[in-house]
Amino acid sequence: MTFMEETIHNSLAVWDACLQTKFIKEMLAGTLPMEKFAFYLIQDTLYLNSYAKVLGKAIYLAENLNEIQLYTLILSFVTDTEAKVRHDYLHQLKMAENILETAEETAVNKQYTHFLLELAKTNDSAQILMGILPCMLSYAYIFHKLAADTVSQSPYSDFIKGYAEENINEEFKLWCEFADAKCETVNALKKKELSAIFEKASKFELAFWEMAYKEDTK
Ligand SMILES: Cc1ncc(CO)c(N)n1
Repeated sequence: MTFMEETIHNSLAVWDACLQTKFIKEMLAGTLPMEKFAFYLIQDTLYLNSYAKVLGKAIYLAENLNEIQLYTLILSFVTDTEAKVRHDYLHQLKMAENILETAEETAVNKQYTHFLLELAKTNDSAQILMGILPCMLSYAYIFHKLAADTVSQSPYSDFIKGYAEENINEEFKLWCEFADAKCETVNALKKKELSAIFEKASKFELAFWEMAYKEDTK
């Protein structure tokens, strides 16, 4: 197994647990209460703010334009697609325009963003990459599975389909190859450390779905 195959293998149980959360199950069935979805959209927009900044540090540390282009692809997806989708939903739900300015991160959200922002203080691009990847790879994994089962009359079907692009498998592969190239040459101890960062971020993903359902601010 390559480094990334092994790393993903170690987090797969956590990603599968995300699929079993009430939030995701009810989102798929279309029965998720709209207030919970709005709560998620607000928290996630706050999260994406920090995530984008961490991508900024990854770009700063990039070794060449090819790497910069890869990170820019995620960054523009975050700012132009994800943030816009969230903003449009909140507008449709008639949430006040200033809700995002006044909302605060929940404790779980803060722990996750703090973890990422602290990682971004290092100058170790492999560590930062391992913190960044579970966000996008777990969403690709989860939403690809959901898209196959979503019912078109669900109010969440467009949201789900937005994450399940046709070329998702190729992008997934591309990122794994990139991460393998970056991490394959380091020693076993360092690999363990990098894998642990990936697993920790995956666990934060699970905690985020659970927090969103409970609307848990603590
Ligand atoms: C918490 C979280 N993880 C991953 C993604 C995917 O970008 C997201 N929007 N939010």
